[in-house]
Amino acid sequence: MTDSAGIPLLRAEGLVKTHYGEGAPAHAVRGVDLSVRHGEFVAVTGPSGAGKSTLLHLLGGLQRPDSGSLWLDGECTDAYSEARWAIERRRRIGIVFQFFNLVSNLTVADNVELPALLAGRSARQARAEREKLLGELGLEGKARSMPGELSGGEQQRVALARALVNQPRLLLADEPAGSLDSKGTREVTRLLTRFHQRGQSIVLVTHDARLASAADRVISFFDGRIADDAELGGTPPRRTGPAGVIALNELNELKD
Ligand SMILES: Nc1ncnc2c1ncn2[C@@H]1O[C@H](COP(=O)(O)OP(=O)(O)OP(=O)(O)O)[C@@H](O)[C@H]1O
Repeated sequence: MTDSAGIPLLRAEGLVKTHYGEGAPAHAVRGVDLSVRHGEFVAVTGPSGAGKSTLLHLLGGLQRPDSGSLWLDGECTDAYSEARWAIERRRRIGIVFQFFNLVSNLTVADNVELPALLAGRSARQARAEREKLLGELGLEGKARSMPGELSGGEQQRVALARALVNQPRLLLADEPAGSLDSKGTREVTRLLTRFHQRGQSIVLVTHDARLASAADRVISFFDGRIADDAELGGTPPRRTGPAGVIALNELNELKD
């Protein structure tokens, strides 16, 4: 699905990113072209070090590409300043990470309301949206708790509420079940599926085959490039991708 003008939600062309650290440069993203439609749920899978997180960070403006261009809703982001990216993330992009990144000295309610207030919503609007989301996520009784008092699964649900409080057009999720047990993983899978069914566009990075199977399109990332890009749901041809790339037929079998 695209919007009425047929413009994809996200379009990347020729994205390249190299990290320069202590050792040899890491060529994390080596030239990625990608388009994500409105309402799509895309999973990016691949072996450790393939560059998946770097790609997600580029898509959310958390890191800048060395070259290439990125469009959000048809608008080129290449000239965005850091401040402009921060505003766009508040308004249009929600992000969840593996380790939740909640503010430890704020209550659950304040963690969820904060991005809404920063985006200029009134206290009343922020509270209403927070109450709605915490209710949907089964956390209504936890509003006054501190993050440290919650289980990992609960903290990730708070992080999801925080990411969705401004009703972003795009949700980016980087290994959202990476630090959870199998129950927590099932919970995150169920919630992402539910939000997607309501129209939420999602780009998810995951190692977890069950979580990836909730998506309707799976991109296999290998050595900084897209090795495979396929819709789930039909009966795809058996593929023999590079080592560590989840087989698409396996993902289809996991799908409900
Ligand atoms: N800030 C950084 N500084 C230096 N090198 C980095 C940095 N971030 C990532 N890298 C390197 O870039 C490459 C890709 O890393 P990235 O985290 O994007 O891969 P990944 O596929 O998400 O891996 P994983 O599944 O293990 O999280 C790796 O070689 C990594 O060591």
